[in-house]
Amino acid sequence: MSLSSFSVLETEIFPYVEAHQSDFIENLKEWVAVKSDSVQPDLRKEVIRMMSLAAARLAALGATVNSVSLGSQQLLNGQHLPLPPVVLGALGKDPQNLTICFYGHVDVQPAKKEDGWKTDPYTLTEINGNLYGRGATDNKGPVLAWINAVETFRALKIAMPVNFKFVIEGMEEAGSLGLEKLLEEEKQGFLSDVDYVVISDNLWLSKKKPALIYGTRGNACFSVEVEGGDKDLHSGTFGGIIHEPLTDLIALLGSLVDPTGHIQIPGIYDAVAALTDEDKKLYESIEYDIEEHKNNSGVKKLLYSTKEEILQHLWHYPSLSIHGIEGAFHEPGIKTVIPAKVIGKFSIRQVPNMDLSDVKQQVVNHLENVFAKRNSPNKLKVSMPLGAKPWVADVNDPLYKAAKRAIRTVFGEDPDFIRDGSTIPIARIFQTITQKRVIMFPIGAADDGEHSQNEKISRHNYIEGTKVFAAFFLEISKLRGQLCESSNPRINY
Ligand SMILES: C[C@H](N)C(=O)N[C@@H](Cc1c[nH]cn1)C(=O)O
Ligand SMILES: [Zn+2]
Ligand SMILES: [Zn+2]
Repeated sequence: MSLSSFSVLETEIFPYVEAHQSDFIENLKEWVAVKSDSVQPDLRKEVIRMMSLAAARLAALGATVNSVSLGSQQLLNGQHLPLPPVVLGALGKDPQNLTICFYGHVDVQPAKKEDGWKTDPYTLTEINGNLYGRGATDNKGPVLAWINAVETFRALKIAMPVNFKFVIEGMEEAGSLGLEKLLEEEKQGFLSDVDYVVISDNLWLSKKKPALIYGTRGNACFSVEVEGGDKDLHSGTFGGIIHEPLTDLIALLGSLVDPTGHIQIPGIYDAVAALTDEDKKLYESIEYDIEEHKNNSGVKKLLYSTKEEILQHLWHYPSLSIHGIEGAFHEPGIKTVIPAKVIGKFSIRQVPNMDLSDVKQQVVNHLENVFAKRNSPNKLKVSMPLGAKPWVADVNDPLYKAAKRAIRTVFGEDPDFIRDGSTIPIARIFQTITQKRVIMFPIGAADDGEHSQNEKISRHNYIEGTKVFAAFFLEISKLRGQLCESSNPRINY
């Protein structure tokens, strides 16, 4: 960091951020209060309201804002639901500056107090330096940290070191429906002058040590429907004389993974790239505390016992998770019914070289084979409502080096360079459409509990995260002149 950017940070920017902590936390409180759950159809209005708040916040920064309608989505039951608009914002047009496009999402995973939250999930609550609330870390906190950093430059009347573009969506947790098409349409328009894309999502690998993410897995999400008759039945009257749909479904779901976590679908590992010596070295060099990770998960035992095996199975290999069954009785108490139709949901995280259409075929073949052996007269339907490819970036790019310097300035240490087992469907799509570098710059810590009960971001990470983004803007401004066509990314897996 040059002396002048260091001094503006130390003398003006960091003190401003420190002094405005309470305002920044109030902003997060206002956003967390919106139940912008994109998964449950009856909360779609709240997601749409959240998009208006995000648009208003960008407008207050002085950005030109356009809320682009994406039409509607059709649910499996045929119902049509409006999609929330995507908010496109632009701030600054200085031809001397580089233009960074920041992507974030303001939708959240479902949350109910009864799921085991200690506090109301939609009331941001500070306990011992942690800010608890749904979306605090995934992804409202990081989106606001970026906005706070821009606001700091504005408030201090410091010339913006870069031009900003914003792409804020409300359907990430449901697979970023409609966004790819919009980005494709905006390639020659809104996105045409973008130099870099920054995503701040996911978490560090540790509670204390910052990280930069250069790859995520993709995801193939499946629905398996088993349908018997046209109505639910009394299990005393019909139990024992019919093929029950839920019994079929459980057998199908039970055939997917063995107790060691190995996926049982023939061919599923065929395309997975072999582990290189470079990969192995990388895994060895990463600081990773297995006990800490195990404690964060709340489970007693992991499937693997070494750091290398764990990281390989999170980043390098596919995994299969079963998420739920629609139509099955799940409430407390006893209901002696045989459900007529049940739908199982599972997903397979995708790694480089896997092909989504091959995966779909392998899954369909496997489930049809298992089902055929049951001689059931029920109807089986398998579909893949979402397929997202994995993303990998080049850590040697100057963009990663700039982020590393910003982290050193704020946190006083170098980041881990890590991959992440989860999926941001749009990361790879941004890279493919814009042909520009994409970086994932998380500010949440490993114990933030994304998607879990008691999700939080610490006050420290939220505020230092705001500072690190401000430092990053200044670092990016120094990359002017380092961009050339030949350094464009290529994706060939
Ligand atoms: C990483 C991000 N916060 C996230 O949680 N993304 C979801 C996206 C997804 C994938 N399949 C369906 N939705 C995730 O990784 O589960
Ligand atoms: Zn997220
Ligand atoms: Zn998420």
